[in-house]
Amino acid sequence: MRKQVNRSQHATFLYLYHVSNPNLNTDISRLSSADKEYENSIRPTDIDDFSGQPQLVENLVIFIKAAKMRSEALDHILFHGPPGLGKTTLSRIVANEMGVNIKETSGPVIEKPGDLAGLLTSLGKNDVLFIDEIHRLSTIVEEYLYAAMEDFKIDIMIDSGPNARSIQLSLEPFTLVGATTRSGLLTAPLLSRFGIKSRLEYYNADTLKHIIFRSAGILHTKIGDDAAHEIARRSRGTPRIANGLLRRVRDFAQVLNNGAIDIAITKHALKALNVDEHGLDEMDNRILSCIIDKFKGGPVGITTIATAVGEEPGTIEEVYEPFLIQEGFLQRTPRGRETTEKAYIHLSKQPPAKGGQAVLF
Ligand SMILES: Nc1ncnc2c1ncn2[C@@H]1O[C@H](COP(=O)(O)OP(=O)(O)OP(=O)(O)O)[C@@H](O)[C@H]1O
Ligand SMILES: [Mg+2]
Repeated sequence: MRKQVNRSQHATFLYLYHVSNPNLNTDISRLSSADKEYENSIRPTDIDDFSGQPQLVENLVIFIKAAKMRSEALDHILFHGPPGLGKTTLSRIVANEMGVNIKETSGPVIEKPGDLAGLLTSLGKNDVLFIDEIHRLSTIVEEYLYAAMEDFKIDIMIDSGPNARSIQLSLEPFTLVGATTRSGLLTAPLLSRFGIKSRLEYYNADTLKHIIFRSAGILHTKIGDDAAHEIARRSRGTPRIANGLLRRVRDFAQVLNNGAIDIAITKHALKALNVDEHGLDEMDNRILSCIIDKFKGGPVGITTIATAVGEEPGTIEEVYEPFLIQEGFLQRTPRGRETTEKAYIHLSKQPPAKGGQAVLF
């Protein structure tokens, strides 16, 4: 940014710089309550406002229309995919488009079958029960859910001691919407009870740009086309990160540029926030550096990588790896994971020559 800044602007800049977390991308996926409030304020509520995921949306529209025409509950749905891609958003949109109420809970919160029974019996006809992090349901609660999903019936225990007996209770037809970043952890019986299973994919830069423009409109902020593109391409294919970066760049623009988000202030802010050129987050870069530095670029098994970076193998496989593969930094081979030349260049490291010798630039 070539613009001159005065002393007080500089002080505010330093403040913004220090309160901003250097690992912004990683932190955006762990939300504070202020972040949640911000997310909710810009979260689309109608299917028409939801950008991207064309095939998934097209199918959902059909299923919703069909269920409404028959006045039936929509089939149970599982949304799975990496964090921040729109699973919660879509769950609420489904209830909204169906014109029914939604009750929201999450896997670890439902401790015992009684908690689940309480939720299920409070649902009205065709309502949605949204269970976030559904892979974290306890086995006993999960098994209890089967009959509810299949026959809209549950067994409840009444009385205790020698008089204890179980009675069967009929439920109103409902739709269970489950969301998970770790579909690999779901058991086969639970998976088979979802009639609709949809995987959310990373967004391309054009779609993210569209989302950024929409969010900027809600925030009454002006943003240039090239600025929106710059944020979009550095957002790891993720709307949550795009919206989070927009919010931080807006702070810089407000203090240093009279509120206008142009390309210069955007580049300046992203640099100050340590946002990676390709939008990779701290863990992405750690995985790549680890494979290059400790395993000569691979091939190396997922469990070995996971131990080396201190993360679960399943999380690496389902949350981090898909983006790195999609963007061409990593490849899967029958013998394990290998970094590509693009990864070496990105990390300013020397790629090995085809014969095993280092290439001289
Ligand atoms: N397709 C989209 N169009 C517009 N905004 C979106 C879209 N998808 C997600 N967002 C925005 O991104 C933010 C994160 O979305 P959401 O909370 O639905 O993600 P998630 O998949 O549920 O994440 P997590 O796995 O962490 O629960 C929300 O503020 C939402 O407004
Ligand atoms: Mg969510």
